[in-house]
Amino acid sequence: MVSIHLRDVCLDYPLYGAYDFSLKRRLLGRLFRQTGEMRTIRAVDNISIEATAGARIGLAGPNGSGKSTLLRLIAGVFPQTRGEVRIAGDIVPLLGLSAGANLDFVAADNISLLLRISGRKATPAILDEIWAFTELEERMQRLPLRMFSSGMLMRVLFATATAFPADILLLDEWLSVVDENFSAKAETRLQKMVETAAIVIIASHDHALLRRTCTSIINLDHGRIASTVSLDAPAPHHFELREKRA
Ligand SMILES: Nc1ncnc2c1ncn2[C@@H]1O[C@H](COP(=O)(O)OP(=O)(O)OP(=O)(O)O)[C@@H](O)[C@H]1O
Repeated sequence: MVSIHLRDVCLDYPLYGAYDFSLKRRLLGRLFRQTGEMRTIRAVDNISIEATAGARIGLAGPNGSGKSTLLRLIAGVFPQTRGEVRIAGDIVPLLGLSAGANLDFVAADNISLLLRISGRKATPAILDEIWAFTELEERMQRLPLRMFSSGMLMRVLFATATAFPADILLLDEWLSVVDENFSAKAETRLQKMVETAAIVIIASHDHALLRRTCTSIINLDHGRIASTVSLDAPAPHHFELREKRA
């Protein structure tokens, strides 16, 4: 059964100050017996969340309140510093879309690699299907991603990330780079994924979007849960995901 269980979870980022952690500084510190204590910043502070199939959770809160970090923790990008994390189900994280891509590799190899990282087999049929979705010229498959415009790159990465349905869908980054034609197509695919995923978690500053889409909204503040608001379950046709552009 698809579920998310977080109990008293904390995540500390190490703070690598260029000065504090230079080799010279560390060697001198050791010589003069300074404590080599690592400075950290607590981005997720004692968070507990239980979610089962049907949950649509919105993460709200000011800049730096921990929304993205919490999504990355659930996606397994960062391990928790302490607490318990149990996730059951296939996760599709639409976070930083370019995470995991290697710009020096050609597009086709990147797609295969990203599929393999997410535990999927990159068969020729799947690769063809993904490329068809991008609507890019055939020959571009053999070009390194470094040569792609940001919109083209977004097409490739979005088409790859959304090629398979998700049990758990994590959304943090919106499609602001792509042109209008692709944006509409991408939004349709995203809406379908939101409707079919068992659990969806969306981080956003757009409260209207969260109210339209979610069954509960968790307000974060300094990495902690400040409040949780339960909402009526939204009707499927109310999944309108377009986010207000700044
Ligand atoms: N890679 C990192 N290394 C160190 N600290 C980080 C890193 N990423 C985020 N932080 C810190 O962790 C805290 C939470 O950041 P996070 O990006 O999760 O917030 P957010 O709520 O998603 O913010 P925003 O609304 O601006 O996207 C902030 O204090 C931020 O400075």
